[in-house]
Amino acid sequence: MTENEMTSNESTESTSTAEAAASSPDPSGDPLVEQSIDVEGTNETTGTTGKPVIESRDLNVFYGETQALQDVNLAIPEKQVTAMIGPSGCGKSTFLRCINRMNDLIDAARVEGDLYFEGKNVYDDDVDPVALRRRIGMVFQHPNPFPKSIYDNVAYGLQIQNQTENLDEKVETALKRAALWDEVKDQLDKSALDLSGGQQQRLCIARAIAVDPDVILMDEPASALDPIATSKIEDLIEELAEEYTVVIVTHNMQQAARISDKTAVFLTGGELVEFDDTDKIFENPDSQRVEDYITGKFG
Ligand SMILES: Nc1ncnc2c1ncn2[C@@H]1O[C@H](COP(=O)(O)OP(=O)(O)OP(=O)(O)O)[C@@H](O)[C@H]1O
Repeated sequence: MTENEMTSNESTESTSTAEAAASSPDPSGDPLVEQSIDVEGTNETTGTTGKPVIESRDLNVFYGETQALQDVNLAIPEKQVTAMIGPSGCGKSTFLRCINRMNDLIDAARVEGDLYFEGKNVYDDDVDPVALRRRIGMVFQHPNPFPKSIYDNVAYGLQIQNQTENLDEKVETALKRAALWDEVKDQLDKSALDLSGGQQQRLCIARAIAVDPDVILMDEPASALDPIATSKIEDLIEELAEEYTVVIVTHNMQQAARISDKTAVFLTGGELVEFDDTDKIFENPDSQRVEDYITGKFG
């Protein structure tokens, strides 16, 4: 999908929150942003190496009087797994929802600052959040398949986009990528609600990737699953990062350490305290507060 498609005017939801937040110029003409995205080296402001695909600049989010994120500057690299960790209420989910503008759906939410996806501020007036979410898919904590067949769950997004050519093949490919095909190939007409929780979550991942997004956001995708189902999801996430940029919120520090390349540590008050290679965060963080959190001294 091109940027033009992302900015089509066919939005099906209110953009009032976005209009309030979209105060900065298009970054393509903003020398500050051009300087900030150093494709080969390390970004001085946000600490990321490699090509950033998502970049927040002084991002602040409020729910009414409550400030959930404070001046967050973070650049997320392409085709890697980036984990967001931190104690409850520190703003991890809020940050994730900013990326594909899911916070637009929360009346009390107000976003200030900038969030760029491939160099385009997603809070610009001309961005259609529905088109944006086709490129930035999301998987939630509790598996939420539609009350339809396994096949229809995966085909749905393609059908509403009129991408029905070779539909069977596309459904099969998505189910294979989500490591579910072998378990469901003989029962595609069965209700998705009859699958186990872990299978339902992999079906939701298949549904998200069927429309071929660039980024997959995952909000605690394994927290409702048993250890075996969790292990399958973790393996799958690592495989997905070969093709997609994956951003995952998790409460499980071992999980972050196992599967992510980069880790962002948010602490109370919505502050991004440290962002670095996952090994560095878990073995030798710069911040004493991060070390205390990682070692269980608080949080
Ligand atoms: N819809 C909402 N309305 C009002 N306040 C909200 C809403 N969503 C989140 N908040 C508040 O914003 C802050 C950050 O919440 P958020 O859910 O982003 O944190 P989190 O780190 O993901 O937490 P958890 O790990 O418990 O899921 C919290 O103080 C929370 O109470």
